[in-house]
Amino acid sequence: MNTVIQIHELFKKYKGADFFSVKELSLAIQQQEIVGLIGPNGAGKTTLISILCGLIHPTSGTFTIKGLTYTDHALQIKNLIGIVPQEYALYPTLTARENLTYFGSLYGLKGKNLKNKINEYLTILGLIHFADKRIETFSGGMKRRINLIAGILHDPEILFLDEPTVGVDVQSKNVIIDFLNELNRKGTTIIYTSHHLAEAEDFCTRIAIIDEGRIFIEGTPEFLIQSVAGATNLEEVFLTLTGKKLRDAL
Ligand SMILES: Nc1ncnc2c1ncn2[C@@H]1O[C@H](COP(=O)(O)OP(=O)(O)OP(=O)(O)O)[C@@H](O)[C@H]1O
Repeated sequence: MNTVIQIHELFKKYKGADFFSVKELSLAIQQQEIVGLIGPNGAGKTTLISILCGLIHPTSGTFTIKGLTYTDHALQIKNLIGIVPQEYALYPTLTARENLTYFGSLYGLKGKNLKNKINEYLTILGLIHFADKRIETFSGGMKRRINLIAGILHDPEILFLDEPTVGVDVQSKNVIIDFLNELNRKGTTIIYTSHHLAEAEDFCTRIAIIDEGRIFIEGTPEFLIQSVAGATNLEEVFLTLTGKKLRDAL
């Protein structure tokens, strides 16, 4: 097996906080896996992804991406990974094409190569006819798809997605998931967070259920369902393990 991400006893406490958002978290992710990080609000999923993407520092613990650390190889890692954040990272008054040209240029892409890639992805994701319209005129589902393209123009080997299908209709969701499956089939390792448990059950090759910063259990969706007596789907596993009370994170 080819380990692409190795996490060892990661802890994160935000400045001024009196609790850890990530606690003693260890996990190994293999090439071409689709790993779902599933957990209630405030469980620590975004914090974990932000650490792995080099956006924030862990308080303690170590991790490597393809054997590399940010301390020594930040630039190489930047080229290996793609990030699709929860919040739209798009400029509303620019067109879809202008936004994507800007994001591509951040990775050193330019000219015909960049233009062709933008056209290819806009076509696959059903947006080519909206290429020259301003983002502010787009629906939520269209913005999510542009946000996704912005994160993958440089063909990352490892893709991090924070709730890529939140707030979109079923058509946009299906287009996004089909597209991600195709990227994965070609070799991309995917780490994603979601609150759609049925989607995660179908989409992920492995799932880690996270609560209060810790991994409760991880394994294939089938393994998780078999591990909890009486559970027939991931939602039942999730509710059994994380409880049914509301979680409101600040
Ligand atoms: N910048 C920050 N400063 C202080 N505390 C933070 C910060 N970001 C997150 N937290 C806290 O860390 C904990 C984990 O938050 P995080 O956003 O990682 O959870 P999450 O699992 O992604 O939640 P959600 O499903 O709601 O997106 C929460 O208690 C949150 O309030």
